[in-house]
Amino acid sequence: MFTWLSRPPQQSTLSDSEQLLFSGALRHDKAWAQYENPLLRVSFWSMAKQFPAMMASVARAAWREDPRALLVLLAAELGIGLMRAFTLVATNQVLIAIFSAGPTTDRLLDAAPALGTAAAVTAASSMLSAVSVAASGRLEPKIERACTSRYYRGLARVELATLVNKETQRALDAGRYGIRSIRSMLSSSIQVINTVIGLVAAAGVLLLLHPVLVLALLLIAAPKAWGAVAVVRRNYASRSVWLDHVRATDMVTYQLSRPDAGPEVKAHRAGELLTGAYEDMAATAALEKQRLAYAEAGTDLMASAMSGVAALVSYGALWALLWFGAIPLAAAGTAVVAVRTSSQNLASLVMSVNRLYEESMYLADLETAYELAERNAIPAGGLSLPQGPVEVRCEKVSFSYPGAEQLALDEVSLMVPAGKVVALVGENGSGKTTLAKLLAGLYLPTQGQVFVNGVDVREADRDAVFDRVALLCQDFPHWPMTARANIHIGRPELDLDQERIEQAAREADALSVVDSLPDRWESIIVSGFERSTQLSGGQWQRMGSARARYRRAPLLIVDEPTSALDPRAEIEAFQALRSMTDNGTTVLLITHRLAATATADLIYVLDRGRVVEHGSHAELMTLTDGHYRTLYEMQAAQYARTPSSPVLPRPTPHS
Ligand SMILES: Nc1ncnc2c1ncn2[C@@H]1O[C@H](COP(=O)(O)OP(=O)(O)OP(=O)(O)O)[C@@H](O)[C@H]1O
Repeated sequence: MFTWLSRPPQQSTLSDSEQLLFSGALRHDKAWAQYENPLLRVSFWSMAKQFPAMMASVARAAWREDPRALLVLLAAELGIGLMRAFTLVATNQVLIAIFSAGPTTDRLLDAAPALGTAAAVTAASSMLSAVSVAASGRLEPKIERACTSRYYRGLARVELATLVNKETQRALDAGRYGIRSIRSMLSSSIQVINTVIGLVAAAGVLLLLHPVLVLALLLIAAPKAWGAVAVVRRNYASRSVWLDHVRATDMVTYQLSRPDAGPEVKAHRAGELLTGAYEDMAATAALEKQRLAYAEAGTDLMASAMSGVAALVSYGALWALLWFGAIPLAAAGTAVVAVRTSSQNLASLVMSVNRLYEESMYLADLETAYELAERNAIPAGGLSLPQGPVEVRCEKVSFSYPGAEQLALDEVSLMVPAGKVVALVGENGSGKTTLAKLLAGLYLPTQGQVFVNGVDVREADRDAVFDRVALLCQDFPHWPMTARANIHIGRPELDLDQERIEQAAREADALSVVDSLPDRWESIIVSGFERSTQLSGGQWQRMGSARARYRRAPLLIVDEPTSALDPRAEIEAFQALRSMTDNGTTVLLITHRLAATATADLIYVLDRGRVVEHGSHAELMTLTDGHYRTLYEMQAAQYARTPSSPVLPRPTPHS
């Protein structure tokens, strides 16, 4: 019977557009997606069993942050529950006085003390509520702040290899949703405690009046509880079905307002496909929503009917108790009041437990993220590094990315002498960026050793290694901050130093970029904000270069630093890099512009993760059929080519 009420939600029908654009439903590849509809997979009882553990985890966090506020909060809630019991007892006393024999005025006078008690109890309850609100208001932000900052500090310290590992990255990312849950966990927990105490108080008073009255309470409450669970589950089902469509329509319509999609939206008429897809998906989603709404209405009706029948049975039992004189009329009146308030309490209890359960899953993710971040944190402390210019050496270094089958670096040995320009050259995917990150101490080798000033990076104080490195990565961050902050973030531990910022900008040829901005140093250089403006690719590259220079580190690692620069700026940038060695800076340069590597002191050529050649430009050019020479000549030939020249062959791969 009623199997249609408990069957799982139907999969939504895919619109033709979703099939065409996404080859199915557009589901997120995100850790939180698995929690979209937790209530669909769990029963009310399995949730109830986990309830103590959930409460304990919130209580632990609260105890850590402010034990006093927690104790005040619990005491206030307990007091509120007791006041509920007193209210029922006072109500009973009032009813006894009113239903007793005698003149009305005498009965009212008899009821007066109990009425006074009820009023005093209500006043006390209001005061305790205020105390509870104040204590939780004090506790909530403290818990949230402490848990959130622990999470972000953990992320900031975690090894880069953990971040690039898809699995651990997902787990760390999932923690983000946990920090949002902390606040609601606390308020839901308080609500649960509050209603449980209220229910226990009501049941206790009813038990004193007559044990059968407790049974009546349970009878009415049970279908209400079932109804509330069923409705909540239905709502989740509706939301989860709706989510796929919302996501798909959002994705499609978002493109219409994006400037970079604009040219194709207009010229290729992609806009027509997108708006048509929206209409198609919206129609399917509306049908699905309607179907679920009907189902929800059915559930509601069934819950109300069952509750009505239960109420009839309970009130019948009450009537029988009165008929046979088992309870006085006043007790029956108190029972009716208790049952009505308790069933309302119960409905809110179910809602709070549901919410608590969902939030606790997110909180469990946060615990996992903490644990993961702490286990994979970059160790603090270690061997200190000798001061002065930096020399980096690696011996038989192999490295593979987490989960990758192939080695990104295979037994690489090289030397980056202090105060020299060393270039890493090779085709796409040959391992240059990976090698640079190992030399900077960002990744630890899977095998082999990296030495910075003679100290093995594994044993070195990694903070000291990072302190000596300035990076300009290929995909360096475009911080959504002011132009000033975008440079200052290169050495954030220093007090903001405008002179040093301007000097770095001058050296990187970025001063003219800042001068052209409407709010100069105060301009936010990512669009979409007040005072914001969009920089061109080349302008960004100069800002990134200024940031790296502002760091004033003895080892500068630059990965394709000129890919977006115009020819004049590019030549100047390479000359500036060269001149940095004058003050002892070691420069590690990764570039495909081989004209620039010609002036490097030393060139390492990588091919499929191995060093296949090394030497100066002149030495490498003497190698007939050498890898470097082939690449260099191919590039040089580009400029000598006339339209009728044949396409150049690819270089022969080296093993
Ligand atoms: N985060 C990562 N996870 C897994 N594999 C990666 C990751 N980053 C790079 N790789 C792989 O490691 C290999 C070397 O990549 P790397 O970026 O070091 O090459 P590169 O020589 O710098 O290439 P390019 O000239 O295109 O910048 C490639 O096969 C690449 O697919």
